[in-house]
Amino acid sequence: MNAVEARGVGKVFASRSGDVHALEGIDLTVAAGEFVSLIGPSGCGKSTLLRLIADLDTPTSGELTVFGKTPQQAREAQDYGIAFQQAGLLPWRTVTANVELPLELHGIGKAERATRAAELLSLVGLDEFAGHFPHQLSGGMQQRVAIARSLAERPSLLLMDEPFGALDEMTRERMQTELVRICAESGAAVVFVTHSIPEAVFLSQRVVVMSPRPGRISAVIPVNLGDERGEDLREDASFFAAVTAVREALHGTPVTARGVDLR
Ligand SMILES: Nc1ncnc2c1ncn2[C@@H]1O[C@H](COP(=O)(O)OP(=O)(O)OP(=O)(O)O)[C@@H](O)[C@H]1O
Repeated sequence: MNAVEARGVGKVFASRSGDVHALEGIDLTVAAGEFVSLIGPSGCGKSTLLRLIADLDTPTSGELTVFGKTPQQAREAQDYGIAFQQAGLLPWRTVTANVELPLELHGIGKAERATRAAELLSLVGLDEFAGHFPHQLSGGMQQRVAIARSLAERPSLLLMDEPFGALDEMTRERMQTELVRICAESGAAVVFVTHSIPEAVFLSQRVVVMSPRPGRISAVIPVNLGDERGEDLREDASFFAAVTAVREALHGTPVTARGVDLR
């Protein structure tokens, strides 16, 4: 069963100044356990596509299923977790209480919540901060709490919209490495929106390149870098080759043809 299947999905926003064709004819399949990134210029509809999958909005055309269900059914079945650019933690709740929130909302008992939260905090390397409040954590740590929270209900799909966008480069790379590990351990499929080509390449099995107005998929680049994605990979020729392939797809013309030396 595929995690996501989009067939001819379109989204038109009606506005006072006229219709905005945010997405048109989106065909995309994300397999169970697969990591797919969406990349493209600002306004090409990446967030809109993610929001449609998350049932935060509805398509105006086409068909969209999540594990064979409508996005609404998938949301009700808690098939996916969501993490956005802002960690969105509740400042008055401790780290543990933030991670437990979705479980609490779904009536999971106290003991089970505590066990699960401890397990997740260990997964994201924050066991020692369980009793801290969000303002006592760095931005990267807050993001890790948000990721732990998004995994609370063991979703088979994670929807992430620039979750590392606000982090410094070093923290960002560390978080990417951790996310690869967390995904391998949890087996979740991921749809990941980013503006960073190296980030998309490092994380993904496939990079979906989008073009704007209306947002369409212009290329899908398979990234064959294997499952072992350690820090060394960032300096590997295969990594640079994949970055170049995505960059060329994004710009629509081979970068080499424009005189840029990539060696
Ligand atoms: N609620 C809305 N009402 C009207 N237009 C909208 C709405 N949401 C998005 N849009 C428009 O749809 C288009 C796609 O927006 P979207 O946020 O999906 O792009 P994006 O690729 O995620 O951009 P960015 O990289 O800047 O975050 C844009 O032109 C945007 O102005």
